[in-house]
Amino acid sequence: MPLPFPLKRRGLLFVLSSPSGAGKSTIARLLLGSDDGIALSVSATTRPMRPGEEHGKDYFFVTDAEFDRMVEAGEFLEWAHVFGRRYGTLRSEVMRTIEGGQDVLLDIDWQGTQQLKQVDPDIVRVFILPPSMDELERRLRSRGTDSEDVIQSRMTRAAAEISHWAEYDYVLINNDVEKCRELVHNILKAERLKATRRIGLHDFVRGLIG
Ligand SMILES: Nc1ncnc2c1ncn2[C@@H]1O[C@H](COP(=O)(O)OP(=O)(O)OP(=O)(O)O)[C@@H](O)[C@H]1O
Ligand SMILES: Nc1nc2c(ncn2[C@@H]2O[C@H](COP(=O)(O)O)[C@@H](O)[C@H]2O)c(=O)[nH]1
Repeated sequence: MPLPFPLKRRGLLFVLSSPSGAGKSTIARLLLGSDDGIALSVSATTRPMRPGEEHGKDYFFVTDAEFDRMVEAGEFLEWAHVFGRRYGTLRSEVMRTIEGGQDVLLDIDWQGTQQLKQVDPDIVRVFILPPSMDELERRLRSRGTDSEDVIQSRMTRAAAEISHWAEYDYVLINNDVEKCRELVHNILKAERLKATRRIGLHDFVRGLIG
């Protein structure tokens, strides 16, 4: 019998969560630039577009009515209310990517992560912590994309979000963005090896040693 090589596996769902402003989108962007095997899940949201954002690249910006229709039609793998708006992961896009063997990076909150864990117990969950709450606020301001009200409401929610840290497989402190990207990349590479072992290695070793 020919050996099943290279070992084929379904893509992984790789989740990054953090309080708003801790740096997960920055790390996600750097990771996508340094790894060909992972694609970003572009969510739908009812929040307004920020300066510099693009429809279809950062989010699919939809109206409340359109979001209702998508929920009704079962188009989301998960969705949640976050900071008074709704955000959801598009089922068709994610499924097409993982069935094709590519991993998917999801920048979603703890509520969505809990829902995805029910759908796929093999998801990999990484939580990013800021070095301090003062630094978190400084980063939210330095981004220069949100009004004072939005910054205050995100800081008010930050402690509640951080309280979910222990539900994650890995927890990192984002002191240095490049070091944090490297750690996240190392986690991704190790988890790929684990997934290959889970799916194909028994048959492969049987083929090797008879
Ligand atoms: N290690 C770091 N040191 C200093 N600044 C950082 C670091 N990591 C990220 N930043 C900056 O902090 C700001 C917030 O980062 P980012 O937008 O990636 O946060 P986020 O967690 O994705 O927020 P949100 O949940 O609101 O999307 C950005 O201006 C980013 O450049
Ligand atoms: N449960 C989900 N959470 C999501 C999704 N897309 C983004 N998010 C989270 O929302 C907040 C705010 O994001 P922002 O872009 O408005 O700053 C952040 O924590 C994201 O991780 C999603 O599809 N589902």
